[in-house]
Amino acid sequence: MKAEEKIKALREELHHHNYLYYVLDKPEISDYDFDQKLKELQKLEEDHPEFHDDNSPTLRVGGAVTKNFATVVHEHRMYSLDNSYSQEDLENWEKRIRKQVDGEVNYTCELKYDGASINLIYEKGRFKQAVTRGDGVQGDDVTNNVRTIRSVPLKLQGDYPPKFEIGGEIVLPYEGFAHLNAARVEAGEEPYANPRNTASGSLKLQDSAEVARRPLDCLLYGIKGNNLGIKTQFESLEKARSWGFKVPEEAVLAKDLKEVLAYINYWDKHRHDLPYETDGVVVKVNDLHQQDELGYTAKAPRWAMAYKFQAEQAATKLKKITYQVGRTGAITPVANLDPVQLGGTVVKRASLHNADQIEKLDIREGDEVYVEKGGEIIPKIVGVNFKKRDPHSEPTKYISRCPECDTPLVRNEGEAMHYCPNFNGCPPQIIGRIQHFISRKAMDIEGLGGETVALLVNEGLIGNYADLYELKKEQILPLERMAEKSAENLISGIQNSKKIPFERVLFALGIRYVGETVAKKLARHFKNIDALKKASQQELENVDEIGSRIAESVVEFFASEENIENIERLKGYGLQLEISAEKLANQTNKLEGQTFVVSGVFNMSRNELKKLIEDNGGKVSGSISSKTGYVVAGENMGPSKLAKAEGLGIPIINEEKFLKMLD
Ligand SMILES: NC(=O)c1ccc[n+]([C@@H]2O[C@H](COP(=O)([O-])OP(=O)(O)OC[C@H]3O[C@@H](n4cnc5c(N)ncnc54)[C@H](O)[C@@H]3O)[C@@H](O)[C@H]2O)c1
Ligand SMILES: [Zn+2]
Repeated sequence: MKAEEKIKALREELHHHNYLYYVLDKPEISDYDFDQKLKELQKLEEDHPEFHDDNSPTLRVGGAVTKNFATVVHEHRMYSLDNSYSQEDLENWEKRIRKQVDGEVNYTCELKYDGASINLIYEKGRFKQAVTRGDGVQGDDVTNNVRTIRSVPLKLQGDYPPKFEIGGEIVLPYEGFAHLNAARVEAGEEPYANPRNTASGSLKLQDSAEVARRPLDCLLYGIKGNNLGIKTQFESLEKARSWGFKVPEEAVLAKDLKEVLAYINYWDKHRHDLPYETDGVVVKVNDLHQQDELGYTAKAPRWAMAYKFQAEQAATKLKKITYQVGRTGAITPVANLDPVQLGGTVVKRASLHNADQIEKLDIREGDEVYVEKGGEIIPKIVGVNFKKRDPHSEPTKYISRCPECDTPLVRNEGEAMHYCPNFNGCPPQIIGRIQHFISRKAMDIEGLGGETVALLVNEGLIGNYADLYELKKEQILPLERMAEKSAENLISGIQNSKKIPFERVLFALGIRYVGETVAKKLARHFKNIDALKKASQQELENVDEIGSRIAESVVEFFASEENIENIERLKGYGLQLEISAEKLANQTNKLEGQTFVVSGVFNMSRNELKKLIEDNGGKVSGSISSKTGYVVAGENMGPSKLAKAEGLGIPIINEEKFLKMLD
């Protein structure tokens, strides 16, 4: 290919990947591959300046603004960072700096937090606005979403300047990410791929109440403004910290490149001890005067350089692909590997996600594969060393039957996962479903654990959750490690669960896609199991926030005779299969179809107020938009919310007026 064509093709390709990464939060290639392509383009452009283009991905910040939020033009442009991968890269950078500035040069070394770039604006010590980086010139106004993040101070302390901006990164710490994914798996949904894209996707959610549920964190690193009286980068970090911002303590002042390299080496080894993901170190010229002298390129400051850690990868042999069946019947392919050291642990297994992934990467048993450890709970396979492939190997044929019960698998249109449809006859599904049924957030059966459930099923004492209620002490006493006392506890735990309210029973049934929140919504709307059972796909979809996927799954659940029979039995045993009369008395549909935003301080607690809205059929949202019906305003309502509501002409009512609506 001629250089010009190659350059054009690479630009196209990189534009496309930027879009997938920044706008859709669904990258299709690894960051490493992306960076390699970008470097290739950079090299070609250097060799062929005649094909210069201002819009080249090498010269522009990669993001974009979306249509879902108000667009804000940045007062101070937001930049990306130049990347380096070696000591030599850094030495060359230092030489360039020395040519341009006089005197001694010190550096601030910070960690490079891997999340979504954000700019926060403060006036008179109060949080005013949060804007994404976007394309660097303009970004999305995500103020309402960012306001829900606990570590973003709404009010500052100390000697803050009257007006300034501060740049930072919104991250999702590993622990929160793991919780979030566990809940998704629980609800039968596909887990998120990595913390970075999840953090970035969270900022773009429409419902800030949902954002508030995500354990996001905001780490700050760059103050911008006029006449702030700050002389160095390191001082600005200390200042920001004293005003109440979360500025990680790992940052250090380095007097020369040698100290910079020591910092890099240390964190390359220890970064896994941090609670959040980092992908490198950022080295910044410390003196702000010198920074000014150095200035910016089209894409990045000349006074800063990112040093990227090598993505932690290892090559090893894929011995065998096995398949796991989850409680919802979802099939997960698992790569069984020759054990290999990676990021401080020995890795033997890795996730292959689904059939598409295997096909896309053309992964085969016997291949040498590359394993990577990102934020995922288990490592993943990112590629194959085709040079080492056995020429006689054949493409992987995905299984067509369930490895546990031999039932032909199904794959619904538009879904990535295969499922075993043998809902009531497939052992891991039976055990998994009963384990879910007894779990804390569902029926919370004390005295019964997951292993005992498996034992009871394997011994043929139970075959579904309804059978639990017929268990007799004499039947379980002979089981291994079962004493008189524990058998009694188990039986009384089961009896006590009959008091658990309807919404949790509904969640416990283990209908695919019906997690805790959906179960609550369905219980509220249909009031009892018989009404839900009779609901058509359309009726279900008419319920607020119930989409076609959930509706379909509910209809499918009640189409099974076995499920109906189980439910009739549960009814017979006295479980709560309708909303209690007491609860029902407090519920109306007076606010049906109305969305409320609650802001400020009230006589009753905010949670009580929100519950009142929901109990009367209304919906609570965290952010004001044209869809908001009313803003219920208490004392000290946020000024920006007030302005926004007034701007959109949304009625603002006080607590008293709101209570009148319920009379
Ligand atoms: N896989 C794909 O398809 C794909 C597509 C596009 C981009 N990418 C990846 O995204 C990255 C490029 O994104 P980018 O332009 O945001 O650059 P970047 O993430 O490499 O670096 C710039 C950003 O680092 C952040 N940052 C974190 N800690 C910082 C600190 N202490 N000081 C200053 N800034 C800090 C800032 O938000 C800044 O905007 C690359 O790693 C690239 O591989 C991947
Ligand atoms: Zn099966």
